[in-house]
Amino acid sequence: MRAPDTCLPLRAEGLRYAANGVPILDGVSFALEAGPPALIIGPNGAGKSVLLRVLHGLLPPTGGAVRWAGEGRNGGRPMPRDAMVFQRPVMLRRSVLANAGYPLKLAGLPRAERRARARAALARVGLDGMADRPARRLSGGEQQRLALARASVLNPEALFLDEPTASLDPAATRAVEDIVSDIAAQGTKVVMTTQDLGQARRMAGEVLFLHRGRLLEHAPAAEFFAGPRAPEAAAFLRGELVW
Ligand SMILES: Nc1ncnc2c1ncn2[C@@H]1O[C@H](COP(=O)(O)OP(=O)(O)OP(=O)(O)O)[C@@H](O)[C@H]1O
Repeated sequence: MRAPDTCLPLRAEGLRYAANGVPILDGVSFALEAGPPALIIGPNGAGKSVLLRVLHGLLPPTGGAVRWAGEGRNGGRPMPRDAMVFQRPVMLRRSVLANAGYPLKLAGLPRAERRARARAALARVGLDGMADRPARRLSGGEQQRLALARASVLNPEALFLDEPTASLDPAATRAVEDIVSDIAAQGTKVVMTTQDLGQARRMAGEVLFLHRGRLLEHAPAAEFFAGPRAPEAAAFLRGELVW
């Protein structure tokens, strides 16, 4: 269960991002409440990755704002707030266990507690038997599971996932989907991009459809897939919209 001082809803207020004068996000506004995963879909180049990076704070918006509920309370934000996992996970040149426990080290937790929590996180993603292996030797699917263990080890309020299964085979993809669903069921708000519409149907509680840097639709998943309102979204679902 979440503490009552949750950081959600997360609000995007008129977000703009431009690179060299070219608009990539063009006035994106929404609010994300606690609940099942939010899937961000749309054609290549729509701005999905840039949106996640702006939400996570990796890119400063050139206009608008990202607002978390309760910001400023008690002189700061509740911790931990959010974490992000990328399409290609970045592994530290250390053991699997050390990678899983790294955020706990940064947070200053004592060593014994770090080990126990990191081991529990590895067990949740089925990597407890590989704790002592060098992380960089793991397969792509195993590395992505480790990245999810590391990103969720501090039980963040929100977890941003940028096409986390893009380079994985079907079995590894399903394993990652199960882990992500489990993380969501524990109360973390998952916000995820994908090019895989089957995956979006399997996982989404709500859908955000992005097209040329604009949010054309934000709807409950069942409603969206039954019949999106935006013509561009309907064309995208039919496989007709490439840009
Ligand atoms: N730092 C940057 N500087 C300039 N252009 C950028 C930068 N980052 C992204 N872009 C451009 O912004 C557009 C949106 O990119 P983004 O990666 O967010 O798209 P996407 O929706 O995630 O696409 P895909 O589905 O192909 O991953 C693209 O045209 C990309 O080339």
